[in-house]
Parts: sequence; C-alpha cells; structure tokens
Amino acid sequence: MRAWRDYPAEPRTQLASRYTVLKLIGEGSYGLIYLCEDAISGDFVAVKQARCSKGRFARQLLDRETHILKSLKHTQFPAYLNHFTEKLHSYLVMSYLSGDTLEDLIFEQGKTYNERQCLSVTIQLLELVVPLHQQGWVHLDLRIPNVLFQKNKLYLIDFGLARRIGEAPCPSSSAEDHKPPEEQSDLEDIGHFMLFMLYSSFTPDVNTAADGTASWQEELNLSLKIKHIIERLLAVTTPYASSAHALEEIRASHNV
Ligand SMILES: Nc1ncnc2c1ncn2[C@@H]1O[C@H](COP(=O)(O)OP(=O)(O)OP(=O)(O)O)[C@@H](O)[C@H]1O
Repeated sequence: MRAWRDYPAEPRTQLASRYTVLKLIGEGSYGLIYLCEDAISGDFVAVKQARCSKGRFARQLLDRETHILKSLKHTQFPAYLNHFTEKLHSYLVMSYLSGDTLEDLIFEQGKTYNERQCLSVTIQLLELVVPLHQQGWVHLDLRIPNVLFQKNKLYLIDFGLARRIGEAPCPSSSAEDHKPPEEQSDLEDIGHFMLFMLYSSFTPDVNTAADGTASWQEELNLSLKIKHIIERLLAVTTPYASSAHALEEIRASHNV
C-alpha cells in the first residue's frame, strides 16, 4: 500500500538523525519537499524525497538532481548540502529558498504582469539560464513553479530533468523526459513562461472566441516587439542562435 501512495512525513519527524521536518512545502510529480531544521548547522534546509509511488524513475531524477547541484554553483540556484537514503527513501538536502514561486504569485496571490514587467522577469531568468548553458547544461523544466522570487531576486529550482547539452536520452526516460537536450528547448519554455505571465493580465472580452480556439496572438493585445520575441523563442519565426543571443536582443528591446 505504501508504495502506491506517498504519505508525507509528519512535522517533527527526524530524518537521518539530523533533519527535523517542520512542514511539507512542495508536492511535485516526483518529489515531496520539506522545510527542515538541520541540527548540526542550525539552518533551515529544503529536503526533497523521491516519491516512492513513482519508483525507480523518481530516484533516478533525484540522483541526477543531486549530481547537477553538486557540479553547478550559483548563488541563485539551491546549494547542494547532502544526500542520503533511509528506510528505502532517497533524500536530497539543499539550501532553502524562502519566497514565492511565479505560480504562487499568479494563481494564489493574483499578481499580474504587463509587458514591461514580463520582459524584466524574462531578462532576469535568461541571466540565470545563459551561464547554465555556457557550463554545458540545459534545465528542460523552465516552468512557473520552478522559478522563485525572494526579495525581488529570481532563483531557479528543480534541476531534476536537467541534462548535459547533446547528451543521449537516458534508457529509462519517460514521456515527461522527452525534450531534446539543447538550448532551444529552454528557450521554448521561456516563451511559454512569458505567455503565462502575460495571460495574468488578460480579461476575456466579447471578441474572445468562446470555444477556446483563438491563438495567443489573437487573444493577447501585445505590442509587435514582444510578439516577435515570443515567436522567436517558440521558433514560430527564426529562432535565436543561442540563449546569450536571446538575452542580448531582449535587453536591447527592453531599453528602447
Ligand atoms: N530549495 C528550495 N527552497 C524552497 N522551496 C523549494 C525548494 N525546492 C523546492 N521547493 C518548493 O517545492 C516545490 C516543488 O519542488 P520541485 O519542483 O523541485 O519538485 P518536483 O517533484 O521536481 O516537481 P515538478 O513535478 O514540478 O517537477 C516548488 O515549486 C517549491 O515551492
């Protein structure tokens, strides 16, 4: 029974005789994330547990994320702290980033983004993605629940699907692990990410197709400038040569 359902650890549970669970802070498809207190350092940490119900694949994702966080060091990515297995569960311990994900801001707090604000967040996101690409990695899961704001500074989390650029697909990869490991995959995600932000200030009017068939270009009343940027990111028109190129062009258009 326990293998089919994931029962989150109760508050005050001790993990590895060191981490005290304070609360569950995230439930992703493959992991449960707890805010814990580390008895040794006294710090708050984020502990990710691979979901047992997702079997070997969830453990592989956690192992991959562990490996990546160990090799990637950036103040705006979670820092790797520890990895352990206890009672058949695998855990990754990383620095805790307090703050709100873009998903919380839009869907729970009702925050809206206009074009200027959307471009400014996109630039901040690309400023994290460009060094990632330059170190030879692609994130492959750049979605609004994986981008977090802490005191107006942007942080990137969830490196479980990240891969080396050009790496062959892993043999046990699932349908969710299907994006080609190339910069363009992240750029396309950023295009969708921008659309989520822009739809936050969209109110359907009488001209909105009731059957949901209208494209974003028809529904959102966007300037040509941002429309072209999104179309290039989504490769609807000529794609950017690289994320560095996208950042350069978006910065230039944001400053005019
Ligand atoms: N280091 C961290 N600091 C603070 N909160 C975190 C941290 N890591 C994860 N979270 C919280 O937990 C949520 C889920 O985390 P994460 O996306 O890494 O899990 P996942 O199982 O890979 O999820 P998904 O199904 O979205 O891929 C995040 O949206 C965030 O709210």
